[in-house]
Amino acid sequence: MLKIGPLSFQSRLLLGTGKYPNFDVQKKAIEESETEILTFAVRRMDIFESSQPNLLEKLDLNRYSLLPNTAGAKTAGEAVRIAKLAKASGLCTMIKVEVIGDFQTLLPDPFETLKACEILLKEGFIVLPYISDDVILAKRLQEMGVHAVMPGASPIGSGMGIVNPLNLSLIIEQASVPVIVDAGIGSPADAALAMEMGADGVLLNTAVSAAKDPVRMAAAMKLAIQAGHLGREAGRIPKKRYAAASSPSEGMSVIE
Ligand SMILES: CC(=O)[C@@H](O)[C@H](O)COP(=O)(O)O
Repeated sequence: MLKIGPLSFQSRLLLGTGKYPNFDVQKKAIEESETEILTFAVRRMDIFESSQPNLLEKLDLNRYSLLPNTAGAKTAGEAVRIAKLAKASGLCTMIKVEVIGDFQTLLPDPFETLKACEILLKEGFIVLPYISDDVILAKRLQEMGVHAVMPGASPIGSGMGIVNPLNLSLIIEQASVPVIVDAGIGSPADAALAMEMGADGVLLNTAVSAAKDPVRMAAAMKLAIQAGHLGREAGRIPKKRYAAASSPSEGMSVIE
């Protein structure tokens, strides 16, 4: 079970809803993934204009928990405004705080993210900040009371996978709230590795929506996350420098 604040989920895959070739593929991929949490950028939805195309229009929204994100915000103030808009439109219980500090790398601004989280926690939101793999920032946010931390594996949409496994493992080791690896996942192997390292969940979008076959990739990601989590719980063997025979020969007579 993935527990985020008062909410519990069977699936540990959080899926983005953008950049699919069309809404039918989006719907099939989401169903195949068996995700229970969908994320989307509030600024991409014309939430108060029903005549506009809606990114989520094909989906049965009763089946999912929604995790709107504040993408597009450059300051804490903008992020808070977007979060309040999402809440006012009935779109959210949780909010993914995304305050971008640089539009080439799309890396998050740690100072503005911290400020936005402080305000949104006081406003009663379930707060999930998207952060760089910064160990101390993750710690400060936890102390402040966020409900999960979401360190990036690598820049959004880059598909580079986990570029700093050391920092990610340090964040996981000291976590008192769920760690959801968010952004940069490129392949099922990346997602499985995040889970094997002890992450509680993975949020991804591009690796599925831009895959040659998004529906099959959604299935692959689901299985990879399950496998990684199961492997973590089963406990991997330690790595050794030298060989250790798989069939012990001790106590056996040698055939000449
Ligand atoms: C949809 C969403 O929230 C993205 O901003 C997220 O960070 C996913 O990143 P990838 O597209 O790299 O998976």
